[in-house]
Formats: sequence, structure tokens, C-alpha cells
Amino acid sequence: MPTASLWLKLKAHADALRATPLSRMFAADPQRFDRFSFRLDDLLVDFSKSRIDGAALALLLDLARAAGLEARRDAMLSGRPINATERRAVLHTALRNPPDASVLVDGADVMPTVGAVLAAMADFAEAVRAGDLLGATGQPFSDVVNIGIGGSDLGPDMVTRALFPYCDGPRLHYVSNVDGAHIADTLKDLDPATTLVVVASKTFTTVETMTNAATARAWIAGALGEEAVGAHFAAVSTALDKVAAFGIDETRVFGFWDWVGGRYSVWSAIGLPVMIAVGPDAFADFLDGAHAMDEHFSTAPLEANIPVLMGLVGVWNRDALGYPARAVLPYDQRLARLPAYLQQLDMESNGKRVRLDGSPVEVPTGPLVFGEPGTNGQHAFFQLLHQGTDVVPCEFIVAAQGHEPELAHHHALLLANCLAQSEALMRGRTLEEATAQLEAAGLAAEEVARLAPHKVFPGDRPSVTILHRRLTPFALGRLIALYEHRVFVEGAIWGINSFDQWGVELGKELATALLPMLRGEREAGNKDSSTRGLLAAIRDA
Ligand SMILES: O=P(O)(O)OC[C@H]1O[C@](O)(CO)[C@@H](O)[C@@H]1O
Repeated sequence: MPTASLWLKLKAHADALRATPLSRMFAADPQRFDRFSFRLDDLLVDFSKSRIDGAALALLLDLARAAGLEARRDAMLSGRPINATERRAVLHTALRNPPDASVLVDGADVMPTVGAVLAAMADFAEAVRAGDLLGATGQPFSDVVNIGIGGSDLGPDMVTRALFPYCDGPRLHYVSNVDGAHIADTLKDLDPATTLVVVASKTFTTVETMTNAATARAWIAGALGEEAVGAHFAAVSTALDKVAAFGIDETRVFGFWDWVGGRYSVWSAIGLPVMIAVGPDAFADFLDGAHAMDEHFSTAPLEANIPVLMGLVGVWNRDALGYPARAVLPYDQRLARLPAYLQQLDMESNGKRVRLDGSPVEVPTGPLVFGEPGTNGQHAFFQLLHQGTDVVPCEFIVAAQGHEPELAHHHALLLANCLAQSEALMRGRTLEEATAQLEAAGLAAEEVARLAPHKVFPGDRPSVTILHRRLTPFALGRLIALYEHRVFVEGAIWGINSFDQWGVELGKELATALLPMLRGEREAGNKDSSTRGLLAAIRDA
């Protein structure tokens, strides 16, 4: 069936389904959880609280097939240049392949070089962790500062926090913002003699990273002398010539390749600080977890393929039901930066308005993504999720077991809250129930009538719950790969390029032009009155 008529059918089916509240779908089908939840080892993804039924899934699967999802997936995994605007392969999956795999890019197997960089990272990480690699004054490194931004920061920072129970190396710090406050606050309590700086930038041109790197360099040189700089710096980049020009010795430079997108790069040498923190073995488990999801994604039939189903439910929520946002709610404090990480992964990948051939997309694409860890979010923005005028599909992420057996009572509370939220969103509370509750509390009839409407929850609000046994390196790798492939599935159905990011360029160009105006070196005459007014106000402040 042609894609246009499938979209129409999907819309029509979604409109029909709206008439049936989720709670009635559960009442009508005792097997609903079993039918709409899927497992991969200890990972369980429960779609049963999404507004879907068998017919919706069948239509979505038709849509995926009509969009050529399987062929595009296979093209990505085999190294074809599916990032058409940049003429690049998209091969972050190769970074977590077993060593004996082979993936060809332009006829050359990339796996030997992937393995070589991984081995060099492991040697370096072990030397730092063991105290064999010393700073200029002969002391081991107690602290590592990673300087990078976007994909060169969000992934390693998020993963380091997530794997805190496995961190047994030097302390890790992440500096990303060009706001001098970030590097100033970070360096304030560090000792240059025991600090290693890793400059992470795919392009090695990003102004924030280059500015922070220069400041860190001056900090080391100022305290220990210019000749000490080499011993305190390492770099991760695809632009080895530019790293050399910065003055970092080639034995301390870890490369990766243009077929690794920034937001997909935590598996590459960009993960070096993670490896320094948790050690090469735990890092290997992290890669293995992602590979397990890659295997599932590439081999499971579409109707039982978890990332495919997650993508289809995402498209359904966005396009058939018209929800403009989604909330990511990890009930796991160590995943506090996961929403920020997923904002880049999802919104930089799928925030696109033209298809691969440059023609406008005809349906809404990537939704707004936001979130916070539970239970904190409950005491902040969940009010809107429960009673606001927009429906926001939620994604709950939680581990059945925590890492602190002595604090099991905390974990039980965390789990109870997580399950309670998806239940509350789904079932809501009717006016009759609210009224009965107020009456039972002994309120006067007038008070009951006054308060009851405020205590109504419309319910019928969809969510997905992702449950795993424990947040291990393996489980984390698998979880991130699940989200990567979900983004891929959605992008493939929308027919967009999920692997470029032209939308970040205009602001960068304008910032470059504005800098001399801010410094008073150039007139702002050609600017609009708002920009001119703001420039003047800054000068006068
Ligand atoms: O690693 P680099 O080249 O410094 O880029 C950092 C980030 O900047 C971006 O290009 C967007 O500005 C991201 O895609 C990327 O992750």
C-alpha cells in the first residue's frame, strides 16, 4: 500500500481508538500486558499503557515496511553511506562489534583499526589508573578533566555518572560550556600537578572546546611551566593534524572516524574518560550491552523487535495522535543526565523538516524531549503531565534492583513511585471518585463541590515502561543502543537524514560575526534593531 494512504489509515484508526480509554482497553483484555510487553533477557519494555491495539501495530508495521526500514537498517549496519548529505557511512555499531567481525567502508575493513584504538585506549587508561603514567612533577593523576561539548561531552558525562558504582579510577570532571564559570568552578579545587586534561572534539575546531582547552593549557603552564603541558594533556579527535597543531603528542591522541556521528560517539575514543573511570573491562561490558541490542535490532522480526516497536509507538504518538513532546523519566538518580543526552540524540537527529531528497516532510517529525529523574520530577513538572491540557507520552526507565542492598527500602519506594505514576497517568480519577473521596474525608457538601473538579485526573495518558534488572555497564550500553535505534527507526519512517545537523550552523556563523561587534571592533549597523539594542545595552552595562 502506498505510504500516503497508510498515513491516512493510521490517522483514522487513531481517531477511532481515542473513543476507548486505556483503562477500558485493560479491562477488556486481561492479556494486554502480555501482548504488548517485550523482553530481551532481563530487559522488559512494556508498551501496554500506550494507546495502541493490534490493528494499530499492524498498520505501523506496514508503514515501516513501506518506508524500507529493513533495507535502510541493513545499509547502515553494512557501512553504506546512508548519511547522504555528508556522504558518510553511519557505523557507530561497528565500535561495539566483536573483534572478529568485519565491516567494509569503501572496500576496507574498519574493524582492525577500531580494535587498535580500543587497545591503545585500554593501555593508556590502565596506565593512568595504575599511577604508571605520571604528571610533570612525577605524581600520579588524581583527577581527569574532559573538555568537550555536545556529543564529546554528554555521552561520557552521562555514562560516568550512571556507572558510579563501577568508578574506581581517578575522579572525572566534565567542562563543556564556553561560559568561563564552568572551567573556573571546575579547576578551582584541582591541583594542576595531579590533573590530566583530555580534549575531546571530533572536528577540533569547536569554539567552546578550543577556548576551554586554551584556558586549561594556560592553567597547567602557569602552574607547572610550559614544558609540563605535554605530560598533562591527551586528545580525542578525528582531526589528527589539528591536534598536532595544538601541541599534543601523537602518542596521547586517540582517533576515531567521520563515520561516527558526534552524538553516537560514546562508544569510540570519546569514551576514554569513561574507560579511565571504570577500567577497560567494564567499558567492554558497556560495548557488549550495546552489541546485544544491535544483534536484536538486526535479527529480530519487526513485530518483536524492541527498538522497532519503540520507534513505531513514537511515530504513532507524534503523527497519528499528534502529541508534540515526550518525557523521559529515569527512576534512577544515576541516570540524571540521560534526558540531556537523549535530547541531543533525538532532537539533533530527528529535528528535521526536509526529507533525504530535500523535499518537505509532510508529517510532524521529532518531538520535544525533556525529562528529569524520578521521583524529583514528580515534585516539579508532573502536575502538567497529569492535569495539563497537553498529553505528553512518558517513558519510565527503572531497575528492579539497586546497587545498595542496605538501602533496599529506598529502592522499594522508588519502584512503587515509578509504577504508581504510569498507573495514575493511565487510569486517572473521575469526578465521581474525587467527590466520593472528599465526602469520605468529611468535607461539607459545598467544599466537596468546590474542590472536586480540581482533584479530577483525566487519565488516559500513555506511557512506556523500560525495566531492567540492574544498571550495570552492560544494561546501560543496551539501553543507549535501544534509544539510538529508536531514533533511527523514526527517522527512516519520516524519510529524513538522522545523521546530519545543519540546523546548528547558522547560530555559530552569526556568533562569529557578532564577536567583533561585542568587542567594539566593528559597527553593528547592518543588524536588526533588537540585536543592535542588546549590543548597546551590553556595552553600557
Ligand atoms: O566534537 P566536536 O567536533 O567538538 O562537536 C561537538 C558537537 O557539536 C555539534 O557539531 C553541534 O554543534 C554536535 O553534533 C557535536 O556533538
